[in-house]
Amino acid sequence: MNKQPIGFIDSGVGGLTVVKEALHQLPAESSVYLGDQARLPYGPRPAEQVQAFTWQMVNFLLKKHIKMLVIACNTATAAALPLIKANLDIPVIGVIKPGSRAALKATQTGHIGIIATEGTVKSGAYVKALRAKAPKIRLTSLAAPKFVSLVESNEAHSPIAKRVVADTLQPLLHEDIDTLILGCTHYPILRPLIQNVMGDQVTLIDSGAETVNDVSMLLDYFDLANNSGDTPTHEYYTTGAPSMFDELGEAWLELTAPMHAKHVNIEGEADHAMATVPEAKGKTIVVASKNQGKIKEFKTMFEPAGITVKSLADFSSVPTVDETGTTFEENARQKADQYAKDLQLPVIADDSGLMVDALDGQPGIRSARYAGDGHNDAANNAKLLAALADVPEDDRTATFHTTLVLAKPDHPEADLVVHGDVSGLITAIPRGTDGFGYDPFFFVPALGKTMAEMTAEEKNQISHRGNAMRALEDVWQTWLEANG
Ligand SMILES: O=P(O)(O)OP(=O)(O)OP(=O)(O)OC[C@H]1O[C@@H](n2cnc3c(O)ncnc32)[C@H](O)[C@@H]1O
Ligand SMILES: [Mg+2]
Repeated sequence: MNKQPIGFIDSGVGGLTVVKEALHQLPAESSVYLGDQARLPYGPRPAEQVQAFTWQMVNFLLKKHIKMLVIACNTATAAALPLIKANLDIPVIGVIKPGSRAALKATQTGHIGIIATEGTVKSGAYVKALRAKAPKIRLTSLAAPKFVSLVESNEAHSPIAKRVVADTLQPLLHEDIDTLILGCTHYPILRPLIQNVMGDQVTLIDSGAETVNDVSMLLDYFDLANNSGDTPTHEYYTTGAPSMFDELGEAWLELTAPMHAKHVNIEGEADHAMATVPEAKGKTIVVASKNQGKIKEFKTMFEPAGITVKSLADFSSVPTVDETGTTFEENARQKADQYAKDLQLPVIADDSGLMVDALDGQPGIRSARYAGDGHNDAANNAKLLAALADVPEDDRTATFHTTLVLAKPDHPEADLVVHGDVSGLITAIPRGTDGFGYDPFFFVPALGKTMAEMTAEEKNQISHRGNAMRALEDVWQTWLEANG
């Protein structure tokens, strides 16, 4: 439980579109908002300058003792999110990944449009985030630089706005996009105009609103939600004119009480990291396994982020935890919680298994000991082949599943739990020499290879464990830094 406010920063009033959603989804939370109206727009500025301005905003809000930071500005997220995340010991959330996720969920045709400021478009941040998840997705980006000033000058409902929106979006009308990301938190204020031009068949994605889902999830993960029952407070600051901020903000948030935004000057704030957490670098995480194949895969994922990966092989005296659960999650939790307690280190445990449709989901959680105790890959594979001997090729469908649990010492309630799957076919003849376990028999039609014929990178792109890791992608680093 934590009663401190959540901090929101933006170049102007646009970030209030995120606050609006937060007031709706998280009514018990207090907030502090800072809009840098004196220096907007951020869109045309060089990335280094956006970083410096963003740090000034962040350093101002840190003095308000925020428990979490939302960079409610796409341009600042694109330019500064990784930098700020790496230097703060509170969770930091940007708007680009949540927006990208929602767009991928919404699209049917696989063609997504992105409108954003020049800075965001130039950074390629959306393209990168979307392609990381869906490499083949079709994307069309368009800079809409005039939209921010329309909103900031309170022209969003004027005939000029209607014309500018129609003119700007013209190039998108010849594309067959079915989903359009509003890649700037100012744009939802123009939503009716944008929808009108694009037509009802196009789904508009409000990245800011999507971000609040992540905020809500992280409050739970880190046990930071305010359940004190106290009335929440909301403070608004602007580097520009408070009267203008109030006028726009009160209308947008549909407030009945005055907003009373305060003017601040943040130019004296440091334009670089103040609250560094050097110990965040060089963190250690223990993989709760002795399976060298698995350990190698986790190393590929964590080491590039500067994390030292150890495994049970490095702690020979730690007692073995038996897997006595009836589900993948129970087993993974048992291992993660117990080893984290014994080793007093953060631990990642996974439980994986192969579920073959023709065998009613067997061997499932018994995959490691399918052929009896002893964890012998060759014996397990031999038994699998025998069991499937009479099953025709097309009916040998199977799913590989992983449940991953990240645990910190003595806090099982804060475990991060995610799942990942991959579908494939069990071949009759083993192929390939890489990978481990059932890999030589697990054929992935999309790549035309068994998992043992893939490079580590290829396997990670499609595998059950890779997919589970991607579900952790936005949160594990912050989690580790906050709790490790
Ligand atoms: O010490 P732990 O981590 O429990 O190691 P384990 O080998 O028992 O691991 P699991 O219970 O998670 O795995 C069940 C079985 O599935 C196999 N397996 C797990 N991940 C695999 C992968 O990515 N590719 C092929 N086989 C895999 C593994 O070899 C086991 O035989
Ligand atoms: Mg096991």
